[in-house]
Amino acid sequence: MTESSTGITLGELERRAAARRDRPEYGHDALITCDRLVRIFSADGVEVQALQGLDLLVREGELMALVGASGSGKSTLMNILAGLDEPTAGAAKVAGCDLLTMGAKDRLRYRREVVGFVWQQTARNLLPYLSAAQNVTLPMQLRGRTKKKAERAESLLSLLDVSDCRDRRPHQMSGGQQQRVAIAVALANEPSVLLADEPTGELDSRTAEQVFAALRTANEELGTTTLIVTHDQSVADEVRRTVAIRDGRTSTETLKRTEIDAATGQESVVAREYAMLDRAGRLQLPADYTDALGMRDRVMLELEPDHIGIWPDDETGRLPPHSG
Ligand SMILES: Nc1ncnc2c1ncn2[C@@H]1O[C@H](COP(=O)(O)OP(=O)(O)OP(=O)(O)O)[C@@H](O)[C@H]1O
Repeated sequence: MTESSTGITLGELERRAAARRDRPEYGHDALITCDRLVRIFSADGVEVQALQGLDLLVREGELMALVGASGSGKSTLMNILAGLDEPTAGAAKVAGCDLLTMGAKDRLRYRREVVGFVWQQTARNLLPYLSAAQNVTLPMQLRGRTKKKAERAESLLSLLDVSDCRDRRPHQMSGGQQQRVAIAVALANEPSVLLADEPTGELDSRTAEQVFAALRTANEELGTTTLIVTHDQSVADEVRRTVAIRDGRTSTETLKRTEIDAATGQESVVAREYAMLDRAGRLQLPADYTDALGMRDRVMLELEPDHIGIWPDDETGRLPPHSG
């Protein structure tokens, strides 16, 4: 067996290359895949990079939130996933549809059948001159569905606890009721994905909770994969997975798990925050961590059997603990 200058045999290099080849494709088991997604806007000769290589995977049946400050790129991402805008580079797939290569006809079918949306502005979700039931029935009519439209509208309104609004027009409903009817409209054609862009932005916190509860019910009862985008950090209490977006990239992720105490058998919900490691191996360290240890420009790394240690660059040239 030939041996390279690093002591690795040719056989070992071939084995590693084969393992890389056989590795499943990124996002192979996800319903939504964003792979190094880039969106650049050009206005008056100035370029704005709204998305800067964003990676995101959402599995089928998940209910998750995407949070971020104003200008972080949330709406840009949402418009791409809704099929209303096209990315500049990277890849985006939803339920097997490629959002970069899709033609105009497929894009229309995608918007009508694959995704449902709820927008922040209640007026954008419902037609003012139709009743709640008629608003829910309309997408089914547009799709050419002939049977059981009224029954489906009725059962969706009941699931979202707004049956009593059946015959009311939007101006005869509260903001929270309008958003729950909007969720029913978005679900009318049984979409694979429900996208909600700041669905509680115009509501007070109690009403917002009811709308989040309606989104949770829809996700649990119908299994619809749901992505909620908001600048409201309190959404993390409402969902199991919250991904934070910063400067056009995903930065941290918080997962909530139910854990059972081995001694007492008592259940508790534990939230843990993770940093995101992108596909190029880049890790964004939280600013409060790096500031606390005065880390800047360079850090020292050490591989341990079960973790990687990171130390501030020490000008005295001291080596990290454990190193020879
Ligand atoms: N059509 C556009 N033309 C030029 N720049 C744009 C356009 N749309 C968005 N941007 C810029 O891209 C960046 C991301 O904007 P985006 O609207 O996605 O952020 P956001 O997180 O949704 O913010 P907000 O919560 O305020 O809606 C911002 O700097 C914004 O100014």
